[in-house]
This record gives sequence, structure tokens and C-alpha cells, in this order.
Amino acid sequence: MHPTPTRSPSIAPTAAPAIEVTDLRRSYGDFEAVRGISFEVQPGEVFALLGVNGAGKTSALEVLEGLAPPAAGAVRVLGADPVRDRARVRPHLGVLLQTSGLPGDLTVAETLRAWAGTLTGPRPVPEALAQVQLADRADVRVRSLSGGERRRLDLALSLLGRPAVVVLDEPTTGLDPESRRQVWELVKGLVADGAAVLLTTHHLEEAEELADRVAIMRGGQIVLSGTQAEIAETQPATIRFTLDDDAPQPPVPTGVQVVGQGRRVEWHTRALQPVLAELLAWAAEHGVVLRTLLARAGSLEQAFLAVADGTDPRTTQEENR
Ligand SMILES: Nc1ncnc2c1ncn2[C@@H]1O[C@H](COP(=O)(O)OP(=O)(O)OP(=O)(O)O)[C@@H](O)[C@H]1O
Repeated sequence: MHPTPTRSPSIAPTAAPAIEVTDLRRSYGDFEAVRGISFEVQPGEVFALLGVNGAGKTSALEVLEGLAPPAAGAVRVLGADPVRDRARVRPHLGVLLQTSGLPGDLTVAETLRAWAGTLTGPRPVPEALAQVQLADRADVRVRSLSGGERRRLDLALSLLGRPAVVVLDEPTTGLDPESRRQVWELVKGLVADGAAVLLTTHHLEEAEELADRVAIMRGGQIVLSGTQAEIAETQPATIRFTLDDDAPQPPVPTGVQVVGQGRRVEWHTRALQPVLAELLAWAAEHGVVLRTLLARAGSLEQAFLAVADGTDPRTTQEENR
């Protein structure tokens, strides 16, 4: 289903990172939108940049795509500078922007053929159509496509040159749940073929499904980065339950932060297993039923929200610097 890519040989595959970003800064006039971020993406890996609107994700991606020079710092794509060595980098880079300006008069197949004519060794157009489930829309004019179909055409265009490095800016925005899943499968196939994928998304389940590593941005900086497990572990676990009116309150174990009050109890803890064991032992001893008991480890979503609303301690440290 995912044929081995035939890539142009001018940049040889190496063990080096496919993307290297070092202390990147980008400004618009006096406003610094990207404030010193660093990360790497390896071949065969999906790296997700997360953050609320205005965090600086697109501003960073535009430098990687060679659309703008950095104000400071360095960006390398397959070892080359995407602005200065644009002609070398471009054939190996597949880019899906947030918006595209495709001519509405061409059909889907004509659009793909026109773009394929500019590439060395493009995918055959029927394969590109099938890749994004647009085979039955091949003869439809672009202006008549639905928003989701147009997004899938954009995606097919970005992958037409069998790129080794793929940059996807919110790839599934506007897609229905089924199309979104199909895009996820497509991305997994690209990575299995050895591509490096950098994506931004507002859908945390998309990052959870695809990303090997994640960076969460706020105010132009990376506040948290690592594997999903590493990021989840930065957040406290939650224990939540409801007590009957006549039940006694349990003693609060050491190190627990009490969030909920009264009959509806919520605790946050860095030691989920011993705290839960202590609670269950107390409940058994006193014959107390813990209604709607929930015990949950920290999550990527929790980390995202903590960074987004500035309550993650790292956010404050970063922004006060
Ligand atoms: N051309 C521009 N001129 C001035 N400011 C800009 C320009 N483009 C972006 N900005 C500002 O830079 C900041 C970062 O914007 P950017 O689009 O990179 O964020 P983002 O994380 O991609 O957001 P979103 O999730 O909404 O796409 C924002 O405050 C934005 O208003």
C-alpha cells in the first residue's frame, strides 16, 4: 500500500536528524513571535508542535519551509539551510500550509498533473488520488470541492514528490472523523517508509495517535517537550470520588493536594499508586463506598492545558526570564 519511495539522490540519506532547529528566533518588526526554540526530528519519526493560537508554531514552520529567514539561530533540513540552499532542500520537502491558493478552474487530476510536471520522480497521479481518497473526484473542478476534499488535495500535492521531510500545518483541520483517520493512516505509512514528519495540530488526539515526540509552545517558547509519556509524567495524577452524605471524610495522605471539597472529593498527587492504596484501605476499613471513583495518571491533555493557561510552573519560569 505504501510503495518504497524513490528519492532524488542529491541529498543522501544520513543518520543525522532530518530537521534540526537550534535556538530559532523570528520577529515581525519589534514583536518576537519565536523566542529561541530548539528541537530535532529524526527520519522515521513524527514530531508534533502543539500550542494555543498565536504560540508561534506557524512562524517557526515557515522558517523550516524556507519561506522566511530566522532572526537568529539555525535551521537545517537534511543538513542544508532551507533558505540559502532552497533549491537543494525543496525537492525533498513536502509542505502542507494552513491555506492554499489553488486555481479553481482546474480539475483535481489536472492540478495534480500540473504540479507533477514540476517535480523529479513524482508519484503517479492515480496513486496520489487514491492516497487521499479522491479518485472519484478526479474530474471535479477544484472550486467545486468541499473544504475537506480541498484539504486532502492539498495533502496529495505536498506528498506528490515523495518527500523525505514532511511538514504538515494542521493537516486535518476541517476534515470529518473518517477522513481524519485516513490521513492518520497515511502519515503512519509515510513514517514507516522512513520520512520525517513535523506537524502542528489543535487536536490532542491527533498528537496522541501519531506523535513519537511532542513540544508544547506558549509565547514563542517551548515550555515542555519529550515523549508523550515524559510529558504526561510532568503532571500530577488525579483521584476523584463522591462520598455519601453520612460517610466520614478520609484522611488526606501526605503530599496530596486537595482540589474538590465537600462530598465531591478531588485529589492531585505525584504518587498515584500508594495514595490510592491508602484510600482504598481506609474505605475498606470504614465500610465507605467511594462512588464514581476515578484514578487517572497525568496526561498530555492536562499538560497542554496547564501550559495554555499558564499554570504549569515551567511556563512561569520561562516567561519571567
Ligand atoms: N505577518 C505577521 N505580522 C505580525 N505578526 C504576526 C504575523 N504573523 C504572525 N504574527 C504573530 O505572531 C504570533 C505567532 O503567530 P503564529 O501564526 O506563528 O502562531 P501559531 O502558533 O501558528 O497560531 P495558530 O495556532 O493560530 O496557527 C501571533 O501573535 C501572531 O499574531
